[in-house]
Amino acid sequence: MDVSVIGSGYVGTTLAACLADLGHDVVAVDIDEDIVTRLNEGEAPIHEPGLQPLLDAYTGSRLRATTDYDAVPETDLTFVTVQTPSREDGSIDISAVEAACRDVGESIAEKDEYHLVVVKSTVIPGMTEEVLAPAIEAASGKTEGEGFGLAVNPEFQAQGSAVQDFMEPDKLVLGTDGDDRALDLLANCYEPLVVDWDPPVVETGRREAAMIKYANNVFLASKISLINELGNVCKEYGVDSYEVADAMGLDDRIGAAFLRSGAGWGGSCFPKDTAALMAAARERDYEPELLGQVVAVNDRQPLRMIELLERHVDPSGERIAVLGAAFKPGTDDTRGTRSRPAIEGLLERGATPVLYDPTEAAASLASEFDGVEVADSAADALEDASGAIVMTDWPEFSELDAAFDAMADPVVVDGRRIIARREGLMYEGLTW
Ligand SMILES: NC(=O)c1ccc[n+]([C@@H]2O[C@H](COP(=O)([O-])OP(=O)(O)OC[C@H]3O[C@@H](n4cnc5c(N)ncnc54)[C@H](O)[C@@H]3O)[C@@H](O)[C@H]2O)c1
Ligand SMILES: O=c1ccn([C@@H]2O[C@H](COP(=O)(O)OP(=O)(O)O[C@H]3O[C@H](CO)[C@@H](O)[C@H](O)[C@H]3O)[C@@H](O)[C@H]2O)c(=O)[nH]1
Repeated sequence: MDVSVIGSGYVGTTLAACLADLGHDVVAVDIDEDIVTRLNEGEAPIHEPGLQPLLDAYTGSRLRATTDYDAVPETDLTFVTVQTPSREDGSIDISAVEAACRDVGESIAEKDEYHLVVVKSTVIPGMTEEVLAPAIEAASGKTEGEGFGLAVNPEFQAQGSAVQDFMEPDKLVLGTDGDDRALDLLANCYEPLVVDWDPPVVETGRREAAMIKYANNVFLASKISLINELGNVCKEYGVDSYEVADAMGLDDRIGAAFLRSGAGWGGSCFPKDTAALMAAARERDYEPELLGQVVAVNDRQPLRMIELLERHVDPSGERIAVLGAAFKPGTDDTRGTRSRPAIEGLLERGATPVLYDPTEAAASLASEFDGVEVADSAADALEDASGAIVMTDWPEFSELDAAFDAMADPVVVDGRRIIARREGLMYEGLTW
C-alpha cells in the first residue's frame, strides 16, 4: 500500500520505518525541514534502538520524507502522529493535530477516490469527531464517511523499545465506528504484522479507541504510584518492597510488570496523559479523586529522596551527585524526568547538584537551571560529593564500586534499586 505519515517525531518516525519494513511504500511528512533532510539522508532524528537499521534498509526506496502535503493524495491512507502537548490546566492542545488534518484535507480536495485519515496522536474521546472531522471537511469540501474516512488507532509503543513494541504489539486498537471502508484499509495496512505476530485486534468505536489509550497509561501510572505508596510504607517497617512486589506479581490478576517502586514515573506520556484525563473529567464536572492522589504520590517521591539524604547530611553548600537525567534508561529524553524536581529540591536547600547521565540528557536538563554542574562520568560526579541520589536505572550505575570511595561523605540514596555495592556506604533505598 501507499501510506503517508504526518509528523516524524518519536511515534511518526518509528511508524514510517516499520510500515516500510512491512512492505508498504511510505512517505513521511513533517513541517520541520531539518528532520526531513535528515530522514532523506537516512539519519534517525530520534534515538531509538532498531530504528537506524530500518532507515538504512529503506531510505530512498520504500521510505522518503517531504515537507510537501502534495504527497498525501497519492497515498491510500494517512496516519497523523503530531504532538498533543499539555496546556497550563493539564488539558491537551490539539492545534497541531487540527492544523495537520486541515492540511491533509486541503491536499485531498481534488482527489477522486476515498482517502482514509487515521489519528494516531493521543486525543481525548470526542475530539476526532467534533474537531478533526469538521476541519478536514472544511478544508477538503468533502463529507466524512463519503469522500474520506476518519479512524482512531492509538499507539502503545514505549520509548527505547518502540520498534519492537510496534512489530510485536500486545494489541491493535482500530476505532472506526464500524466504517467498513476504513476498517478494510486499516486491516490491509496491518495485515503483514497480523500474519507475523497475530496480536488481538480490537475493533471498536472511535471514542472507545481514544479512551483505551488514556486508560492504558493512567492504569500503568497508577500501578506505579500504588507500588510506590506500598514501598514507602514498607521502608518505614523495614520490609523489602521488592520481595513483596515480586511475590505480588506472581498473582496473574496483578501481573509482574510495572511493579518497580522508586523515584516515580516520568516521560512524555504518563504525566501528560494523566493530566489530560483529569482535565477532561473536570470539564464534565467529575472530580477524579484517585488520579489526583496518583499524581500526588508521584510528585512526592523525589522529595522523599532528598529527605532521606538529609537524615545523613545537610546538603546546604555541599556538592551532591545526581545520577541520571533521562526519564528512563535507553533514552536521552528528559520530559517529565524525576531528576528535575530532585534538582529543584537540592537547589532550594543551597546544594550544588553535579549531574551525570550517559546521554545528552545531562547537559540539556542542567541548562534549565543556574548552579547545576555537569560531570563527564558517574565517577566524576561522585568525586568529593557529600551525597548522591540515583534517579535513573542506567545499567552502568549497577557497576559503580570504587568511585564511591572518592566521595567526601558516602551517603547514597538509591531511587531505582540499581546500585549493587552496599559495603562502606551509608546506603538508603527509597522504598526498601
Ligand atoms: N513518544 C511516545 O513514545 C508516544 C507513544 C504513544 C503515543 N504518543 C502520542 O503520539 C503523539 C506524538 O508524540 P511524539 O512523541 O511522536 O511527538 P513529537 O513531538 O516527537 O513529534 C511530533 C512531530 O510532528 C511534527 N509536526 C507538528 N506539526 C506538524 C504538521 N502540521 N505537519 C507535519 N508535521 C508536524 C513536528 O515537527 C514533530 O517532528 C502525541 O499525541 C503523543 O501523546 C507518543
Ligand atoms: O515498574 C516501573 C515501570 C516504569 N517506571 C517509570 O515509568 C515511566 C514510564 O516508563 P515506560 O512506560 O517504560 O516509558 P514510556 O516510553 O513513557 O511509555 C509509556 O508511555 C507511552 C506513550 O503513551 C505508551 O505508548 C507506553 O505504552 C507506555 O509504557 C519511567 O519514568 C519509568 O522509570 C517505574 O517507575 N516503575
